[in-house]
Amino acid sequence: MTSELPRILLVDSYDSFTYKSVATYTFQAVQLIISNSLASLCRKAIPNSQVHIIKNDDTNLADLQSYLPYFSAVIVGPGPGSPDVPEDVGLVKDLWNLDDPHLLPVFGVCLGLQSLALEHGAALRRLSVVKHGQVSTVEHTGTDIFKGVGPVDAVRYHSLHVELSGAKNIEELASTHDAENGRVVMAIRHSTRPFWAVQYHPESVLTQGGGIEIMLNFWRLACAWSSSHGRVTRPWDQMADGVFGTPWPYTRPPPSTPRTNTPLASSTIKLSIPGLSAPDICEVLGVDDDSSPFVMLESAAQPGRFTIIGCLTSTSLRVTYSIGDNFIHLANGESCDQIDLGSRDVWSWLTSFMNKRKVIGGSPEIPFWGGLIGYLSYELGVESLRVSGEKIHTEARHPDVNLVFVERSIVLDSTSGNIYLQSIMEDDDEWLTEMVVQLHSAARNYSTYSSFNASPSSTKARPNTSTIILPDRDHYRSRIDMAKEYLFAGESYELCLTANTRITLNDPLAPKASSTYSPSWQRYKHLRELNPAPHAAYLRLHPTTLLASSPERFLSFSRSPGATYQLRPIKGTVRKGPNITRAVAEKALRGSRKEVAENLMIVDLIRHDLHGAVGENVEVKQFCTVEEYKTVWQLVSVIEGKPADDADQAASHYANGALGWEVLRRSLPPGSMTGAPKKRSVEILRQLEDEERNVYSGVFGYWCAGGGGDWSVTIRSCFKYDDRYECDAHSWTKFNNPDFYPGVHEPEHWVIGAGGAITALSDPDAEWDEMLTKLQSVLRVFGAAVPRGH
Ligand SMILES: C=C(O[C@@H]1C=C(C(=O)O)C=C[C@H]1O)C(=O)O
Ligand SMILES: NC(=O)CC[C@H](N)C(=O)O
Repeated sequence: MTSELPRILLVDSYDSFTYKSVATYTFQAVQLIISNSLASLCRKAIPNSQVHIIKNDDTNLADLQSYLPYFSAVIVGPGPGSPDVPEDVGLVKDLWNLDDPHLLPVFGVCLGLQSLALEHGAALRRLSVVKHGQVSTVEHTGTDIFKGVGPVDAVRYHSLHVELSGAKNIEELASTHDAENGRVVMAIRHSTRPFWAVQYHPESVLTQGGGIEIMLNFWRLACAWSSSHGRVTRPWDQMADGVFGTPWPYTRPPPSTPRTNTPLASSTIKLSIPGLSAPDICEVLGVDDDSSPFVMLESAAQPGRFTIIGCLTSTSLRVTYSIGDNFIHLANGESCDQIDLGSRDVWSWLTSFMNKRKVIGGSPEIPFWGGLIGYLSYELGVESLRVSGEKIHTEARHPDVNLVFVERSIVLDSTSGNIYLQSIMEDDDEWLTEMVVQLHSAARNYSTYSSFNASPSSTKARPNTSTIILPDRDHYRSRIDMAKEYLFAGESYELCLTANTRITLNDPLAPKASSTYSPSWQRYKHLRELNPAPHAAYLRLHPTTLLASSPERFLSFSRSPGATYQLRPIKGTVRKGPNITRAVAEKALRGSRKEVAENLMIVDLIRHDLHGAVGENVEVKQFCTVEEYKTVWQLVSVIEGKPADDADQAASHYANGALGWEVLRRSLPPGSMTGAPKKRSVEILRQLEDEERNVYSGVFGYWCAGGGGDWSVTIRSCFKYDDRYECDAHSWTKFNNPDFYPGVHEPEHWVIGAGGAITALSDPDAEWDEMLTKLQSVLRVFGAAVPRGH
């Protein structure tokens, strides 16, 4: 090899795509998720390595061969499916048959090992008991890629394995032994060609001893082979650069047009008014007027801390977008404009929208100064994965993006008890002063009369006035069985299966929605009492109303410079009950191989996602901790990433949180709601689930115009669509029209989604029960309970 920097080609078997010729296709910036942690491991082991990632079907070998001379070695990543299915392995299969002039060192992982072995005559078998996210002790020869390596405990993600008895030129380097499967091959090498491979996942967070050590040895052996065979890497040139572009990690360029307008200044007043709750404040602000939009993100339980209430005005801008449209709606209380997206997507449109609205000077103690609040649907995330199979329906869709730009807000800090009134509108002191008076006066009133916002009994449906359509038990169980078939076949490691419950409320005697009474607000107050949650929300963004009591943060990002990106996936749920103490829950969750494996798989998936979005600095800060919620115990992990310094600086200078927005775009839909690997799992789930998920399984939260953001997973929530609100071209007048409420009774149609992660170890009855437990936490707000054993 020459003094050129080591160039590694990482072939990702994440999924299949139609073939694109190298001649016409550049590989840069494609949606690659699964290989990012492997790329990171590679960069840690091989100093200064330049890792270029392609997918296994981005090209064919004939084309790729002309580029192989630029690379020092190839790494072949893991993937769903089977090595004997051409679409699953793509060009990987051909790498093992390179002719001598093109030969170069190759390192295979999992599917990569299986493909190498199969190509040389090994037999492919299914494991008797599949191993997904499970740690096994690996016994090795201590030679070759294991030279100098001590004990190895490695994470396995496989349903298939190879038997080497009929294989030619393949030597076994390591194996494991488990009670269910007996001896299973864990590492191999080719006896004459420079090919090595491991069956386990060296990049998993729980793999010990067999990660970086193996990669280092591979690199040492690769260099030795190249020099003994006189192989010299071709110097990188413009042509290669044109095809492969920037190596991983892809740095995010700052927006091409730096912000030119003056930042908005935040004015803040800090108050301490004991006894005034978040719902009290909402009522002072007019939440009872059902025809007006209203937003509150509430920390209604630990570990949540801040509650953010939007004080919307008739000029507050609403942004809505539905998949399939090439426009967004931008509306306020007076008008509604349809804005053509042109060549942009909704994500980049919102980036420029926020780029013009940078806010400075807010209180550093609080995370929100003003900005976008609302939700993003599950399908919006799915769309950016470009999954194959049935298309997302685009006709008459409800909004997939539904946000409001909040200029006046109230933030409550539950730790200090402080209340922050703030505005980013120009010369808004009058409003601030007026609000101070109103809040003080409300506090006096509420302490004189007992708080008037206790939830009224009117949220309970009277007998025979509600219809609840629960998922069908047998159908759900049959879907669990089908999901397990996919897992046994190696198509996925974990699938988060969900189903919708529909509630229709049709009580002509119930109080009607009006400008002084909001049934959905009353229902929300009931929900926050029944299921107080750290990520609660009341979002009345017509046509959608969302009531959330989620325990799960998806992504929060702090302001640049020094921004961190934190994800907090939950996997592992135990229903609370009189005998379920913390010790019992710890045993059932942390002590359970099944629950820890479920959580680990999502942690590994999120590490991939975050590596893909922020680059190298990704750390698991907390692994599998048991947290207590109102109705359940949950197993929670925390993963944090930091952007590279230059990207962080650029983010703080130009784009007020655009980097966080980019991380969000690249990590949706939430891995805890899909399973792993993400893309194939989403495709399978679309086969298994009968309906779209819509708001459920997406995220809700905020993007602060001062730079931070916090988005929660939309679970333990219910939503409804109100078709009366439409953004007819250029008119949004219905919002403002006091006569609009005809005062007639209209039925309400609510949806609650619930589900859980299915793994090969899942018991269908227990999974059904777990789904009901989650459903129950919200269904009770309708005065309904699911009978056990339903
Ligand atoms: C699918 C849901 O929850 C998800 C699944 C969990 C699990 O399988 O343990 C836990 C939290 C969520 O990520 C839901 O609440 O509907
Ligand atoms: N992690 C992997 O690459 C899995 C390979 C294959 N799909 C299996 O399940 O065995």
